[in-house]
Parts: sequence; C-alpha cells; structure tokens
Amino acid sequence: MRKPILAGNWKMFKTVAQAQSFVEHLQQLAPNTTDVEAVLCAPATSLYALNNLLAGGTIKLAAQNLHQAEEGAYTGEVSALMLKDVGCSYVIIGHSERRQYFGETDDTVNQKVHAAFKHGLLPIICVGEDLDQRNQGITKNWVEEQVRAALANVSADDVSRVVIAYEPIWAIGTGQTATAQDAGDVCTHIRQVASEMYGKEKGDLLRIQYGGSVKPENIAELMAQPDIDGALVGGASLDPGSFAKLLQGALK
Ligand SMILES: O=C(CO)COP(=O)(O)O
Repeated sequence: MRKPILAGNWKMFKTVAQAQSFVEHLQQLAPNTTDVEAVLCAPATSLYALNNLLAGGTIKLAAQNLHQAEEGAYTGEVSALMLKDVGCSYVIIGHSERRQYFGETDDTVNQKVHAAFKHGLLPIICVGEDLDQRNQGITKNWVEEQVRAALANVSADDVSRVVIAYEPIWAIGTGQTATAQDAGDVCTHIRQVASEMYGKEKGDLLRIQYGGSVKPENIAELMAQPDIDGALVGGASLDPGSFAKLLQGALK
C-alpha cells in the first residue's frame, strides 16, 4: 500500500526562529507520525537549523527548489548536493509559482528531477492547469504532457519513488478547491499515464498528492479518492495546530 504523504509548502514565509518554533510545537502536538509521512518544505535559510531539530524523528525535510547543476557560477542558486548536505529528503520541483515567475519549463523540470535523483533527493513534481485550460476542457491532456516531460528518461526504479503533486493553478491560494471527484479523476489519469510509461506495478507505487486550498476541513474528502495519496498544502500548513489536524485528516 502507498503511504499517505502530507507536505507543507511554506513558500516564502518564516524566519529561522519562526520555523524552529513551528517544529517545536508540532513535535508536541504530533510527536510520532508513522502512518502518514510528514514533510516540511521550508525556505532554504531554515533548512540547516530544522535538520538539527528534526534529527531522529519521523518528520522529513524538503526544499522548495534546486538548481540542476551540481555547482558552478549560478549566483543565488542552490544545488541538490547542497540540499542533501543540510538534511533534505525531498525537493519540490516545478511548482506553478516557479513556472510562472521564474521561467521554469518542462525541460528544466526534467533536468531538476534527474539532478535530485543523482544526489538521493526525492522529487515532488508539481503539475496543473490554469483556469483557461480548465475552461477549454484540456486539463487531462495538459497535465499528461507535463507528467511525460517531467519523467523523460527517469528509470522505472526511480519513478516508483517519485511524488507527483496535482495542483490546479486556479485553486492555489484562492480558497477555491477542485471538487474531490474532479481532483481524484485527474490523479487517476496521472497514474494511468505513469502505468502506460512504466507498467502497472510501478504506476501503482507512485504517490500522487492534491494541492490547492487544502484545509483541515476538506482533506479527508480528498483523501477518500482512491488515487489521491496525500496533499501539498500552502497556507494551511503555516500553523502547527492546523498542520497537526491535516496529518490526522490524511490518514487513509
Ligand atoms: O501551492 C500550494 C502548495 O504548493 C497550495 O497553496 P494553498 O494551500 O495556499 O492553496
């Protein structure tokens, strides 16, 4: 069975002190989460300090982006090697905000996926359509293209450890969630695409998250969908009490 995975994407929020205080609170509220994998996607500035706090526990650390090169003259960038060095297990790749504001393309997403695996980081690959595409009825085709491009030349062994986050852009930070049924249908399609590419056995291992205005109040309904294995949560992940409730709601 696929283990549910709940990831909090803090985006550009929290100083080091705020991040540490969040973890201390969460450790009191949800000391040992073993049935749901809990992941905190913190700003790069907090990763080192959080790794020390999380040592020996079950909560995993993630970065929100990486550069595809190992090192080099790329001012302002951080590599997979560096993220691994500060204790990251996962890294978000191709979030719609990165695609929209920082020029990321399907091609750079694919390069970043390879860079992550090369250094033992597991990618959380974001895909999703905008409102125009949804209204045109091309959601599944669009998402399928993004998935195929992101996974190009990824080995079958690696693909079973990939997490794909389906995040419809129009649902991010808007309070507007896709209906559980609609979100579930797109996630089922993503699994079918992975199964076509790698065979059903591998496709069945892939974990798929939904993201976009997920809250403690709606997570259980989303998790009830057979192909939704977790959530990537922005706003509602910033408060430890809310995150602890999300962990409860993510139990299958
Ligand atoms: O972008 C998201 C997570 O990566 C979703 O953000 P919200 O949960 O704030 O809508």
